[in-house]
Amino acid sequence: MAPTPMIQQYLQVKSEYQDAFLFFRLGDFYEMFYDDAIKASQLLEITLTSRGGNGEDRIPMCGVPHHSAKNYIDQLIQKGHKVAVCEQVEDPKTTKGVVKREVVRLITPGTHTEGKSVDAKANNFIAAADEVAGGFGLAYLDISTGESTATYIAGNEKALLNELQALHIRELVVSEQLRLLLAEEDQQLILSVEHMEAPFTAEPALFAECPSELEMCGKRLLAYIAATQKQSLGHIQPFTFRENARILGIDYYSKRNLELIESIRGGDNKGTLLWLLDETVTAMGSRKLKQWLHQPLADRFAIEARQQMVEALMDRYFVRVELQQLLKQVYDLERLSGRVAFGSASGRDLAQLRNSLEKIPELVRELADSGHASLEQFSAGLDPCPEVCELLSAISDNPPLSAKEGGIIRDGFNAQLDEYRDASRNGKDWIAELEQKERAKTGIRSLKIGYNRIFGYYIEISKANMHLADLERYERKQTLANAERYITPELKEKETLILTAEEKSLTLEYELFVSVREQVKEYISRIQQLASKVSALDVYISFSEVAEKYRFTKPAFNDGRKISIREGRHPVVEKMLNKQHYVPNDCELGDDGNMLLITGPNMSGKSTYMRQVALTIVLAQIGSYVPAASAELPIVDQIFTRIGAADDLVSGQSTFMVEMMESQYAITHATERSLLLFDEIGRGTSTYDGMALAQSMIEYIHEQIGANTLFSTHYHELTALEETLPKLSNVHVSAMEQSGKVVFLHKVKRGPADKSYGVHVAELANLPEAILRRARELLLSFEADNHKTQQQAEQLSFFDERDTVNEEVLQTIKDASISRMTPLEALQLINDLQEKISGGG
Ligand SMILES: Nc1ncnc2c1ncn2[C@@H]1O[C@H](COP(=O)(O)OP(=O)(O)OP(=O)(O)O)[C@@H](O)[C@H]1O
Repeated sequence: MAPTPMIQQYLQVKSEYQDAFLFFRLGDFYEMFYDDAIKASQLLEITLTSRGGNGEDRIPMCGVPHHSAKNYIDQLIQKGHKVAVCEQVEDPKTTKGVVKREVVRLITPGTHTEGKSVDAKANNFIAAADEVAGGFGLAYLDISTGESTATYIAGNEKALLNELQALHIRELVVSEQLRLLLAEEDQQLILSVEHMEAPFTAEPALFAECPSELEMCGKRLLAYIAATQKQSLGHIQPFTFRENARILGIDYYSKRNLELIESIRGGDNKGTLLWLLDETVTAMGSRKLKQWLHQPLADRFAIEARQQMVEALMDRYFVRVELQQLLKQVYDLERLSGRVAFGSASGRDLAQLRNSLEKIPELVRELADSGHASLEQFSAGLDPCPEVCELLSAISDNPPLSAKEGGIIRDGFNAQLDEYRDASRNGKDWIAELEQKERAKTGIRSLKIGYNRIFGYYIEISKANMHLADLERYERKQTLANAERYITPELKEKETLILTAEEKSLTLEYELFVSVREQVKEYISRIQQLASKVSALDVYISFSEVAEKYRFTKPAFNDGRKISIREGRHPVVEKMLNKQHYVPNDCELGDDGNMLLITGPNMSGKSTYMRQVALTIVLAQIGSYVPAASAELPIVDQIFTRIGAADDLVSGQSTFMVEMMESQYAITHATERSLLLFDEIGRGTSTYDGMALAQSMIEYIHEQIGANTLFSTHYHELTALEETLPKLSNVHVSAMEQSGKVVFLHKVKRGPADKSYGVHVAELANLPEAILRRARELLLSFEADNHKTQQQAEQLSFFDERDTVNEEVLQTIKDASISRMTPLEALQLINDLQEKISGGG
C-alpha cells in the first residue's frame, strides 16, 4: 500500500534527519513513526501503537503531548540522542491537503540549554575540531552563556579526546573524515558532521584574537549551531584564544587522580578539591570556579592579579559579607542574557535580569568604598549597564511566566496601554456596581454576576429565587441544575467594551514586551562581560572564605623550579579527618635536588603526601591561597600523575598496561618545569621487572627531563640510588610502635624507611617466634641477593662477557689431561687461564 501523503511528508523530512528522533507535530501531539517509534517507546517507556494498513503494513507509532514534550526531549538528550522538532508551519484551518511542516530546531546534547538535565552550576559546551599540523584546532562554546574559546591541542586523537573529556564535552562537530577517525577511538562521544559546503560568514570581531586555522574551526561550530538552532546567535562572545603555554596542563586522568573536580569513585563531588573550595553563592560563580580548576594559569602576572583580589577580600571581612549578601540577589546573568539572545526570555526572566542589574551599583559602591586599592580598581571595571536597567524598568515587579497573560508591563509605562487597562478595570468596577443594583432591584441577595468564556458575563439567580427575576429586562441564556443565567443588553454592551479593551491591552503588552527584549539584545555583550566579572568576584570571595576557614596562606612565586613548602597539608584529607590531627609536612625540591624517593609502610601516607604537593601547586595557580604555613613555588607548566586508580579495572586494560601508558605519556610530555608524581611504579609486574622499570624511569627523569618528581616505592633496593644520582634524595614516611600497636606518624623524614619494618610489624602482631626468626634469616639473604642483582643490573653487559670467559676457563681445566702434562706445561696453562680471567685473553 502506498504511504499516505502525510507519511510521505514524514519520510521526506526524516531523510534529512537520520541521526535524530523526529518529533512530528500532529495536532496536540508530537508523533514518531517506524524505527524512531520503536526505539523511543522503549527509551521513554511510552505505549507503542500503529496506524494505517493491515498486518505488516501497519506503521509503528508513538507520541507525546506537545505540552509535556520538553520533559521527553530532555530524557532523550540526557541519553545522548538528538531530537528534531518538526512543527506545522501553516494554519491547518486555512490549508487544503497536508499542512506544511518544517524542522524548527534540532536539539542535541551539546546545544540543549534547558531542562532538568542541564546543570546550572556547570557549563554545557559544544565543540568543533579540525586537524592542523601537529595536532588539532579546537573551538568550544556554551550556547546558554555565549562563552567561546579556541585553542590548539598538540598530539594525536588521544590527546584531543582527553581534552574533550576534561571539558565534559559530549558533542563534537567535525568533518566526515575526522568523524571516521574518532568514532573508532570513542563510542560515547557524539560526533556531528558539518561539511561547511556553503561559506559561513561570521562577524570578524568574533575571531579577532584567533589564528586563522582556529577561525575555521570556530566557523564550523557556528555553522552547525546556526543550522540546528535556526535562531539568532547574537549572544555568542568573541572566541578567546587559549594559549596552552599560559595554562597549567593537567590531563584528564591526572585531574581524576588528584580529584580536582570529580572523585575517583564517581558520583557526587564529595572529597574533591572543588567540594572544598566551592563557597560561591551564585551558579555563575560555581561554573567559573570549575573553569578555573579545569585550567589553572601558568602566567605569574595573571595569578598574582587574582591573589591580590583574594588578599584584599581577606583584609576586608565586613565588605566581603556585604558583597556576598548582594551576590545572593544576583541571578544567573549569563544564562539570562543567553535567553534574551535566543528570544526565549520570559517576562520573569527580564524582571530577574533587571533586579540583578539593580544590585550592581550597590556592589560597585561597596567595593569602591572598601578603602582597598585592589577592590576600588575592580569596582571601576564593573559596568552596571544602566541603559539596560532603564529599558527593563518597563517590566512589572512580578510578571507572570507566560508572555500572553498580561501583567508583564508595568502601569504608567505606556499611555495607550494604561488607557486599555483603565477601560477594562472601569468596566469591571461597573459590573460590580451593577451586581449591587440588581440585588437591590430584585431583592435577591444571592444574585451574582459571573463570567465564562462561552457566554461572557451573565446574571445568575438560584432556582428558589427564579420567580423574582425581572423577565422584562432579563433574557434567559443558560439553565443549570439549580440556577438560571440571564443576560441584559446593557451587560452585553459593557462586556464588549471590557473584552476589546482586554484584548487590545494584551496584544499591545506583548508587542511592548518583545520590543523591550529586542532592545536588550543590543547590550548582551556588555551584560556578559559584567557577568564574567561578577562571577569572578564570587570566586575570589569563595577563595578568601576558604583560606580563612582552613588557615591557608598566600604562596610566593619564583621564576625557577624551587618548591619550598613549610608545614603543607592535604586540605581534603584534613577536612575528612574531622577532629583528628593532620600531620603537616615540608617539601623541598629545586635545582639542587629535583627528585624525592619516598618509602614507608603501607598506609603511612605516601600518596597523601605526593598529592598534597600537587594540590598546593594547583591551588596556587588558580589564584587561591594554599594549605601550608608558608610556600614558595615555581610556575609549573604541567602536572602528570601515575597513581594507582580504582577504575583501572573497568577500562578493560590491565592495570600494568594502564600504568605503562600513563608513564609513557608523562615521560614524553614532561619538561623541566613540570611536576611528576609516580606512585609505586612497577607494582603490577614481577619484582625484578617492576624494579628494573622503576629504576630506569627514575634515571631517565633524572638525566633527561629534570622535572620536579615525587616517586614513591616499595622497593627498598631503589633507595641505594641516592648514592649515584646526585639530585635524588630519600625520604620516608615514619611510623612507630606504641604499646604493641603500629602508630603511623605520617611525618616525612629524611633517609630511607627502615627495611625490616614488615617483619617488625609481624612481630607486633605476635606471630610465632619460629616464623619471625626464619623471616629475619630470609630477609638477610634476600637483601644480599638483591644487592648482587642490582650490581649485576648496572653492569649487565660486563657480566655477560665474564660468564662466557668463566665457562671457557672451566672447560679448559676440565679438558686438561694432567697425567700427560709436564710441570712446566701445567704452569703455562695456569698462566693462560689467569690472563683470560683478568681480561687479557
Ligand atoms: N599527614 C597526615 N596526617 C594525618 N593523617 C594522614 C596523613 N597522611 C595520610 N594520613 C592518613 O593515612 C591514610 C593512608 O594514607 P595514604 O593512602 O597516603 O598511604 P600510603 O602510604 O600511600 O599507603 P599505600 O602504600 O598502602 O598505598 C590516609 O587515608 C589518611 O587518613
